[in-house]
Order: sequence, then C-alpha cells, then structure tokens
Amino acid sequence: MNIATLPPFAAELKAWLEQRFPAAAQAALQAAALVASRAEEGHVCLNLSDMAGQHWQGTILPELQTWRVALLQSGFVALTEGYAPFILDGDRLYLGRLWADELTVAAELAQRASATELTPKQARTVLDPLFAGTAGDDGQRLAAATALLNRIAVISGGPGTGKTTTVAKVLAALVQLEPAARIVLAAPTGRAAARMVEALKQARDRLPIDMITRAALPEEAQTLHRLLGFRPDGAQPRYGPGQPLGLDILVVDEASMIDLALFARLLAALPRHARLILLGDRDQLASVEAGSAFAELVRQAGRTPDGSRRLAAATGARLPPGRPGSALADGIALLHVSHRFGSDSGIGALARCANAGDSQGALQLLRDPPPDLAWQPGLCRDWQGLLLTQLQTRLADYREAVAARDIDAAYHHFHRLRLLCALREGPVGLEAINRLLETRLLQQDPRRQPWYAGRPVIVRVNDSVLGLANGDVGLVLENEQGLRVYFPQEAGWRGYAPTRLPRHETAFALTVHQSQGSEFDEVWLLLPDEDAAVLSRSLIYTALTRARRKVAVWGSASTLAGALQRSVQRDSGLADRLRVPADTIPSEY
Ligand SMILES: Nc1ncnc2c1ncn2[C@@H]1O[C@H](COP(=O)(O)OP(=O)(O)OP(=O)(O)O)[C@@H](O)[C@H]1O
Repeated sequence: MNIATLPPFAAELKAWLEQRFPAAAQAALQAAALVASRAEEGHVCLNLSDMAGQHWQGTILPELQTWRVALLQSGFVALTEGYAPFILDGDRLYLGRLWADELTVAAELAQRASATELTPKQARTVLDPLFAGTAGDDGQRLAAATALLNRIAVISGGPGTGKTTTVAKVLAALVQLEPAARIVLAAPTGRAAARMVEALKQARDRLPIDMITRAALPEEAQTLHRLLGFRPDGAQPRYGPGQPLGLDILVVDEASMIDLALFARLLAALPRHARLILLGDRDQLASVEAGSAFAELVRQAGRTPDGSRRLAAATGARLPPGRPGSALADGIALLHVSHRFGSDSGIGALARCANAGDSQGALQLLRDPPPDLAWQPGLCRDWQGLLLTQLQTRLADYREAVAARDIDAAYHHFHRLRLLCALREGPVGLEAINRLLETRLLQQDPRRQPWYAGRPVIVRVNDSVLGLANGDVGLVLENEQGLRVYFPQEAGWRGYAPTRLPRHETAFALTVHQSQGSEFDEVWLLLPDEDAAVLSRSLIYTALTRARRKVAVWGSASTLAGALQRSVQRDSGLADRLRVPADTIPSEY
C-alpha cells in the first residue's frame, strides 16, 4: 500500500498525528495509518507481528521490538492501562475506541456465559412435545435446548436450515415456562426485522401449541438502532449501562451484520439477567463497519463436559463427553441441514462450492446449469443491451402496476427479482447499473428529474423521527397529491413526500452488502470482468443465498474463480479474549 492509496481518513489521521506529535518516528506514524486504513476494511486491529519487517510504502517496516518501542515513544500510543488515541495490547495495535468496544463485548459476554438458565429436566419437559417425532440428536432440537439452557445462545446456519423454526419453538417453550417474561425481537436492518416477523408468524402457525401460547408470542420486531434509542445526531444511545433495556429475552436475527461498536452498545444496554439469542449465518459477509463478532463467537463452538451432560439430559441425545473450554462454547449451536435447498438444488450446490472455495465445482455447475441457475460468462460487447432486453420483459408487470398506481402489485413484482452488484463503481458497479436502468429502460434522466413514478429507493441512514431505517426500500408512485415514496409498514403503507426523505439512493440494483437481511425470488449477480480485492467467498455466498428460486451469474470464470479463492478474515483480538476471563472495562472510553 502506498500513501496515495491510503483512504482519506487514514491519510488525514497520519497528517494530524505528524503535526501533533512531531517527535514521533515514521514507523509509529505508519503503524497508525495502517491501523486506520485497516479499520476501514473492517479489521478491528493491526497485528504488528504480521507486518513487522515487511515492505510498505517503499520502506521496510521495523522488526517487532523496535516497532513497539517507536510506538510507545510516539506520544499517541498507550499500553492497556493507559489512555491515548491508540492502544497497544500485546502485539495488537488498536484505535482506542475499537479496543474499548472489543473489551466491552468480551467482558459482557464472559459475565453472562457461565449463567445457566433452566434445568435440563425443565427444558426436556417443554421441548419434547414441540419436537415430537424427531430424534434426540436432531440439530434443531439440540439448538433449541442450547438456547433454553444458556443465557447467551448463538444459532448459526445457512439459508433454510430452520433458525426461525427453532427460535419459534424456543419462544413457545419460554412463554410456557416464564409467562411474565418480556420478549423483544430485533434485527440490524428494517428489512431484516420485517422478514423476521413474517417468518416467525409462519413458523408459529405450524407449531403444536395451544391458543394462549400462540397469542403470547411476539409479533413485532424493530431495528437495533431503534431498540437502543440512537439519536439522529449520532450521540450515545438512550439505553446503556446506566439505563438498561426493559426486557427479559432478546432475539436478534441476522446477527452477522452487527459490527463491533453496535454489539458493544447492545451488550452494555442488556440487563444482566436477560437472555440473548443471536441468529445468523457465520458464512455471510461480516458487517460493513469493523468487526466480525458473530463469526468469532461461532468459532468458540464446542461443548464443555458439563455443557455436554446438560444438553444430553435436555434432549435425550447421546453426545460425546465434551472438552474443557470457554463457557460460551456451550451456548453455540450450528444447523447444517437446509430445508429450503434440497440435495437437487443448484443454488444450494453453488453456495456450498462458494463456501468451500471450490471454483472448479462452481464453474462446472454453471457450465451445465440446473434449472435454478444461469450463467452469462463475462461481459460480451453488448452486455448492456442483453441485460436491458432481458429486464424489459421481467419488469413489464412492475411498470404496469406503477402505471395503475397499484402499490401492492408494484411492491410484489419489484421484489421478485433483484440485481446485486459486487462493486459500487465501474461499468458493472451499482451506480452505473442504476443509471443504465433509469435512463435506458425507464427513459428517465435522473440528473434533470430525480423523482419519477417507478423509482425504487433505499434509505441510507436511520431516521427515528420519520420512522425510517438504513436499508428500508420504498417505491415512488403517483397519487392525487403528486409523487409519494411508499414504504411497507406493519399494516399497509406509509407515503412520504420525496423531499422529506433522508439520505437515499436509487435501488434497481443493490450492492451485495445492502442486500443482506433480504431475500428475493430471483437474483442476478453482476460481477466485474477484472478481479478486485472486495470480491470474496463470503460476498459470493451472501449474494447466492439471497435467492429463493433462481440465480443468474453475470461474470467471467476468472473473476468468479478469483473471488472464491479469497477468504477474508478480519483481524481482531475478540476470539482470544473470549477464551480467557473477562478484562475490566476502563471508564475513560
Ligand atoms: N425440521 C424441518 N422439517 C421440515 N421443514 C422444515 C424444518 N425446519 C424448517 N423447515 C422449513 O424450511 C423452511 C425454512 O425454515 P426457517 O425459515 O426456519 O429457516 P431459516 O434458517 O430461518 O431460514 P432463512 O435463511 O430464510 O432465515 C421453512 O419453510 C420451514 O417450514
């Protein structure tokens, strides 16, 4: 990386430190710039030992010990008991606030990890009827028992592995055992929260439970930002250590999207006695902001001897004896069997290849695709024409519904197909594709007239005053008063004047990151012709698993193969901290 490629935040920070700490050695400034630029890529820290002695910006970085000394003499780095913009913890260098967040997460988790909840007998009594007809070692039964037995529970599984079905049973069990418990459902985005409610309602209707239990199950979910009471000015949220959330059980879906800072705020606001159940897919893309706490938590999976005994007693399963380890391990359950993608599913097979980094297998599947897969290999000369022709027919129903001012039909047709872009920029990046569709398909010129009937928009910020969340997708339709942007609400629609909308952008296409927490019947994944650092296994996997029925991949064999070779691991110290007793949290941060 050279200075020209440093992201603006890192370059500015380096310049500021240079001015503020003129005696600091170049090696210390370089480390600070590296930490900041890696934080923008999602890393929580820089492990100095990975970079010591390496070439960087035309120089060779110092050996580890020399580097540590330069950092500690710089004036802007403190050891863990000190207070400075950067913290050196072992060989890991952190931005101070990320270090404090990591400590908070580890401490809050560790404090709750060893708290056991129900007795195995209580769990078994309530689970047996809910899992009648399934074996004791059924994955979903084990996961449900895991959630009942532990205060912190993590259930990770791919699409359709039954996370929602399982948690519906867990909630039904808890409602019976603890009728007064206050249950809250939440997700990182508005769309994910809405989908969670929909899926839970369907799962609930299939449960063998009485009407009283059914009626007591929660029917609403909210975004984590709303739950925590974040204010539009970005100040500290309303709920925190001094004012804990008023709840006893919190279920969070799509937990892989939670970044470290948000996770720290959430745990700090959670009452000590409350249960936390996190649902997610460890193989999906991590959060946009720094950290990958969910995946790191899942990596603790394993059973202690006591945990194994309790789980066996709660389910009737014969389980191996377990091994000593982190108390968190007992609260982690993995679901492996997909009930959505059967053994004949092309999407399921391609997603498995993506996860395993098996590019040969993926390409073989795409060369002779099953009915639920299609491939447009590479960008031909008139790829734009081809894309538009294919979309023309696919969007006909949508355009008709827009012309008829029928919001229900428009929304339904719009959500059947989504274009997902791997990149924001470039000829097949999000911006170019949205512009292409607006100008060539809908004959609109957004530079002259940004608002027109049929424009889909995605909100880019949380706005609690307007009741809109980052990631909410709305459609513009005409009514008697002119153009209105309609967003789905609990019951029906809420229309906003376009000028009232907070920061937003056109959403014919979404980035793969933006699509997290959503599902569509059909997904067209658009890849660039050249490899790029952000193309990774988890990005391809996340895109593929947004589709329920069909996936079309538009991209070259080499780009796809390159992406599947790249498995991104974010640097962080959380996994190490979770294995040891909790640190104390310094109050300065
Ligand atoms: N044990 C099971 N046997 C048969 N079908 C099941 C089972 N578990 C779940 N299903 C079905 O599989 C589908 C997906 O289940 P569910 O929504 O619980 O999975 P999920 O992991 O939450 O999915 P998503 O990835 O969409 O969040 C549903 O239609 C559900 O009825």
